[in-house]
This record gives sequence, structure tokens and C-alpha cells, in this order.
Amino acid sequence: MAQPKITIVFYSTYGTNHAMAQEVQKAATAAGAEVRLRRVPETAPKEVVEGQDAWKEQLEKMSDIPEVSHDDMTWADGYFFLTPTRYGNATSQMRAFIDTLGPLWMEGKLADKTVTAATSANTVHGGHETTLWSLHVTFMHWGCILVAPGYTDQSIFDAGGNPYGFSKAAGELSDTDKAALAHQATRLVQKTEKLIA
Ligand SMILES: Cc1cc2nc3c(=O)[nH]c(=O)nc-3n(C[C@H](O)[C@H](O)[C@H](O)COP(=O)(O)O)c2cc1C
Repeated sequence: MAQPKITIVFYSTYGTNHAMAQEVQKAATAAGAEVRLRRVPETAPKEVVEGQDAWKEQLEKMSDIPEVSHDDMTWADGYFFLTPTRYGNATSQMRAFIDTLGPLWMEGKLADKTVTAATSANTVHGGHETTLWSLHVTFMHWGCILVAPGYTDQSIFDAGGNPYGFSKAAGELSDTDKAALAHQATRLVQKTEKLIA
């Protein structure tokens, strides 16, 4: 079977989604995929980022991760998106990147790819589901094949039971969180493998 190619596209201000993306990278690689871990460019003004130590330090921590390119999007057979919740939506940084993809979308180069997403918010009812849904709507415009985790594994129940995609209250990842992310990533790889076969 051909090796599935997965691009992980993430944005993180304070580190939660960075840690989540790293877990996805580990699990997708272990599941047999060729993986590109890519971060969305920061769009906030320099003085705003530098005005918050935590934000500035996180950006430095991610400096070795390449910024996502259009080639990363056309190269992949499947995508795993991760973004914090902002007012119940994906971050403007993530949306800004998505908004650069018009030409690829118009040429059908985002179609027929598998896709799944995960998010974090400061609270457990502060917009996890709406953030994931807002991304899902975009993925449907692209003609992607949504690989939601559903309730396909006990790890999803253990991590809070979100069938749309892994979600958590921002902060350190527990083993339960890691297991749910690993399941979602593995499922993405397995479905992608079948699709490209
Ligand atoms: C402008 C702004 C809006 C936010 N809106 C929400 C929100 O609607 N609900 C919520 O629970 N958390 C909200 N948060 C908290 C973020 O979701 C949280 O900081 C994020 O999940 C941390 O992820 P990160 O560590 O990867 O940056 C907001 C944070 C900011 C800065």
C-alpha cells in the first residue's frame, strides 16, 4: 500500500495546540504516514506579541517548525488542523492562512483529501464544538473527506467525549488527552491509506 502523506497545520499562542500537534505527529508517524508538521504564520503585530512574555517565548519555541506553504497543502493526501478557540471560532491566524488558499481551492487541489481537526479553549463549554464546526464547513467547501473521530474508541469518551474532534481546556496534556489525539491521528492515517489505495 502507498504511504499516506499527512500535513499537520497548527497555530498556537501559548503552547497547548503546539503540544497537541506534536502528539499527532508522533501518532501519525507511528501509524505509517509520512508527516509534515507545519505552523501557521503569526499575523499579530510584533509589539503585541512582544508585549506578552508567554506569547513571545512560545513563538521562539516553535521557530524550528517550518511555516505552512501551499506546497504542503498540495503534497498531502490528508490534513490534521489544530487551532485554539477564539470567541468560539478558529484563530484569525488560522483563518488568514485558510484565506490564502483560494487559488488552490479553485483549481480543485484541496479536494478529495481527508481531514480532521482538534482545538483547545480556556473552558470546556467555551466554543470547542463551534470552532470545529466552523473548520468543518470550510473543509466541505474544499471537497475534503471529513474523518471525524465520532465515538469510535473509548479514548474519546475518556477525553471528554467530543465526536467532532479532540478538544480540551487549555493546558498540559494528560495521558488521556494523548490517547484520544493518537486515536484521531491513527484513524486519519488509516482512512487516508484506504482512500489512496
Ligand atoms: C482573543 C481570545 C479569544 C478567546 N476566546 C475564547 C473563547 O471563546 N472561549 C474559551 O474558552 N477560550 C477562549 N480563549 C482562550 C484560548 O482558547 C486559549 O488561550 C487557547 O485555547 C490556548 O491555546 P494555545 O495554548 O495553543 O495558544 C480566547 C483567547 C483569546 C486570546
